[in-house]
Amino acid sequence: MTLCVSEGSRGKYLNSKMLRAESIYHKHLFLEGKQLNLEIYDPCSQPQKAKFSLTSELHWADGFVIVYDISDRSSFAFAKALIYRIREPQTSHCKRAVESAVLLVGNKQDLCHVREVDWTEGHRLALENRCQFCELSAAEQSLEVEMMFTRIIRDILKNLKLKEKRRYSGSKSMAKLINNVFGKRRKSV
Ligand SMILES: Nc1nc2c(ncn2[C@@H]2O[C@H](COP(=O)(O)OP(=O)(O)OP(=O)(O)O)[C@@H](O)[C@H]2O)c(=O)[nH]1
Repeated sequence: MTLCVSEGSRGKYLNSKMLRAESIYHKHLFLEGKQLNLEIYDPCSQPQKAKFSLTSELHWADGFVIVYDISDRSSFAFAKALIYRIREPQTSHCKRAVESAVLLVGNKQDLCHVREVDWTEGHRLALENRCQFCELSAAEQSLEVEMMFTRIIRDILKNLKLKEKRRYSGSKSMAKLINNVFGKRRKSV
């Protein structure tokens, strides 16, 4: 299962995902004193074609939760391919000022007696691709699932703050540049 989490209330992004808008789950919540409007989309619940392409989500989602089954190696391979897709230079660095938050989750920890993917493999994949990582059992640890969502939302908020800061310092240096050029010219007149 792959999940895209986006901080909502930004209508302009809605057009690009209109086709799938009816399958987006909306959730309002209060975190760190802020009212958040989340838009959550699960491509794996979609027909085959949408399930395997993350094309539009790569542009609108602020964060991704990628879940694999620790008792199924093929699901880990799929998770790996998705992470590589998200971290591809043309989709991550060029179009975004700040990298998307990605949380890799090894699910079905209760099935560790039939484990096919080691904790270290998941951890290494996450580390090498600048993702957060955890293992849990959705069937037995509802609190951990909740904490997992809180974790990715916190990361998204941190990234949004960073983006805002960069935008602010960018416009400040632009103002300085304009001032330098036109300010000096005015003095010499
Ligand atoms: N033992 C165990 N089974 C689980 C766990 N989480 C989900 N399952 C089972 O795994 C199966 C698939 O669960 P879904 O909730 O459909 O997962 P999904 O990720 O939406 O499935 P796909 O997107 O279709 O791959 C169901 O039979 C669940 O009961 C878990 O933590 N432990």
